[in-house]
Amino acid sequence: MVVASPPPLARTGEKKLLLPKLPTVDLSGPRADVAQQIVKAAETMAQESLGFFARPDHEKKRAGPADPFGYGCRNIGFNGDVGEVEYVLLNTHPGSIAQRSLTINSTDPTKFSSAAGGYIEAVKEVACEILDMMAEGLGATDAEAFSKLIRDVDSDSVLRLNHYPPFLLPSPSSAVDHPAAELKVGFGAHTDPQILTVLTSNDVAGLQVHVDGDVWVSVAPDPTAFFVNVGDVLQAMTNGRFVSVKHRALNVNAAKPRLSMAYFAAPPLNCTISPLPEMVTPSRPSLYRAFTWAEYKKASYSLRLGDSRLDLFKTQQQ
Ligand SMILES: O=C(O)CCC(=O)C(=O)O
Ligand SMILES: [Fe+2]
Repeated sequence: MVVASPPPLARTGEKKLLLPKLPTVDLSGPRADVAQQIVKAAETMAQESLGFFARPDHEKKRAGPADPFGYGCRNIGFNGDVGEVEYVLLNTHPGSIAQRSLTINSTDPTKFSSAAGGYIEAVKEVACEILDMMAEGLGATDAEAFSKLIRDVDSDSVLRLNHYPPFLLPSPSSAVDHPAAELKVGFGAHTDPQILTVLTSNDVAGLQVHVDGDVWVSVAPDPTAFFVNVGDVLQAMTNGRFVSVKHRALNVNAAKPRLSMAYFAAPPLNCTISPLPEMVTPSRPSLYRAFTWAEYKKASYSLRLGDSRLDLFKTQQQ
């Protein structure tokens, strides 16, 4: 059972804000009902996001600049990465959402904070369920070895809303199959640093994953599906049994903007990450040294989007 987060007041302390009652998603109910609730939460969030991105630039800028939280346009991170994308990065704590909503929807901030809060609760449960199944499949002694980090009140999980403006080619064929020169990169190639990413998008194509042989495979858009990425931290915790997936988002030839919503499930900042003991054997010694999530984030911020940060944390023997 997922319940609304208890504190009625924002935690950030800058202003006392009354937090809206969050819609809840009960994952213990009949499967079909649960699925409906999750879809509803995602649809409401998508509507609110599209509403924000449709506002004039000067209004959107009030929710920025991304520091890293808030509204950003074209600039991704702090090291010169750019793309044909505008986005909002949200800290998932209710207090932070309430505060940010004041600039995202100044006429009705609780509409945005309620949609975001409801969606975050729903998608967090989806992430935790998947992580518990992964832990079980890997034979981890602690079945909640991964999900407990996400459920921790201090989890550093974030939600990013990405909006890719429409891009029309002179000829109306699908740009996903066009030569590279005709494609615009929305979000350049990278792996997600956190534990797990749960991503949804509207019905516009753009997401691609990198597979062996240096091939990019397009992921067919499906607004009714979640796309799940293993993040760098999960790669470290599983001692490389799961590999974080390199992916990118292209702006394709579509009359419609693409919207994606990515929930990045992350541990608390002070959490020490190291391979689970069960993943380390004499024939498979530890590939990564222990590090804190704060250390890892700092390394990520100092590098370019496409750089391989996990390499910095490899053990000496390799
Ligand atoms: O828009 C997408 O489909 C992918 C976005 C992404 O990879 C990200 O936000 O990390
Ligand atoms: Fe990503």
